[in-house]
Amino acid sequence: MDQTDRPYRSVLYIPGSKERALDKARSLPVDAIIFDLEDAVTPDAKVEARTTLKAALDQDGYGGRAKIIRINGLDTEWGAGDVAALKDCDVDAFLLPKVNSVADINALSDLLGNGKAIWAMMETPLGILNALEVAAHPQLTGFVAGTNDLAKELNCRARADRLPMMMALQQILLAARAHNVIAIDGVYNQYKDEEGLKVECDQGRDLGYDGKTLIHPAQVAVTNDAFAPSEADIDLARRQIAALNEAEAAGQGVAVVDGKIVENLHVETAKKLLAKAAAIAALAE
Ligand SMILES: CC(C)(COP(=O)(O)OP(=O)(O)OC[C@H]1O[C@@H](n2cnc3c(N)ncnc32)[C@H](O)[C@@H]1OP(=O)(O)O)[C@@H](O)C(=O)NCCC(=O)NCCSC(=O)C[C@H](O)C(=O)O
Ligand SMILES: [Mg+2]
Repeated sequence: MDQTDRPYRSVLYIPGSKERALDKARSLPVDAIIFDLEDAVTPDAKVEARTTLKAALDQDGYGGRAKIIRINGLDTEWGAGDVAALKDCDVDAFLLPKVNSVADINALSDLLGNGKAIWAMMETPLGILNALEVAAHPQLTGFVAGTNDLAKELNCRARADRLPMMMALQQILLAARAHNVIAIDGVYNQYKDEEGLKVECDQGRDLGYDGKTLIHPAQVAVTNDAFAPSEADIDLARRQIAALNEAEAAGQGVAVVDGKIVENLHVETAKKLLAKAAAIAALAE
């Protein structure tokens, strides 16, 4: 299975210092968890958070959810210590904040020394401009848009349509798709505003993102729904595959479904969509 076929609809940040939240996540229907040591943990709690997080990961119980640790930046007093304390944990990737260039990924790769997958927070102007070279790094498997830091760095206004950061969001996605990297959209800060979240999820999905990062359990259901293929999508995909099979059997290279042409490339997309739906169903079992 292509790594981008794995569901990453809902990717929940959990403060690595909060035992209660670490425990609660074991029962939440999220596709992935980012165990955070960076922004969600105050400076005075950062060293102890490593021990709290390691104990939670050793105990496990997170099932089929992808597990990602967000360490502190390597230019901070905690980054290297985070790696030393947690590099042998059974997780799917290490997420590096504020990546500016591929040199940052190389530095983390050297510290890890075990070839583990690396994800990058895309949230600085330099990082966005260098997204293509970052995505090409052989250990790099995921991008996360850091829309709060990005807004701060760009000095842009927080608009509901995210127009001021649209170019950055698209550049992240272009680089990700060029190198088969997972692309996760940024957080929606008003975590009690379900309607606003739905609008932003739909926008991220329309752009092509695989899922969205979340800060609160109340955001999970809306997000899972927005990034999953709908029943109508699944039905259309099945009909497209069947129609092209039939057309090919009759010596035709093109079929028509619901008044629109269906060629091989559409069938490839349809098969990918069905694979994602199956992967989501398998995760729920
Ligand atoms: C936002 C919060 C501070 C709200 O906390 P709180 O008021 O405690 O929430 P509730 O009382 O509504 O919580 C209800 C129960 O849910 C659990 N909970 C809350 N949040 C989480 C979570 N993220 N994961 C798992 N479980 C969670 C509570 O423990 C309650 O459980 P129970 O008592 O058993 O009922 C809080 O939600 C929070 O801290 N969220 C995470 C914030 C965070 O991670 N921030 C950093 C990531 S965002 C970022 O850095 C963006 C990026 O870098 C950028 O630049 O954009
Ligand atoms: Mg950030």
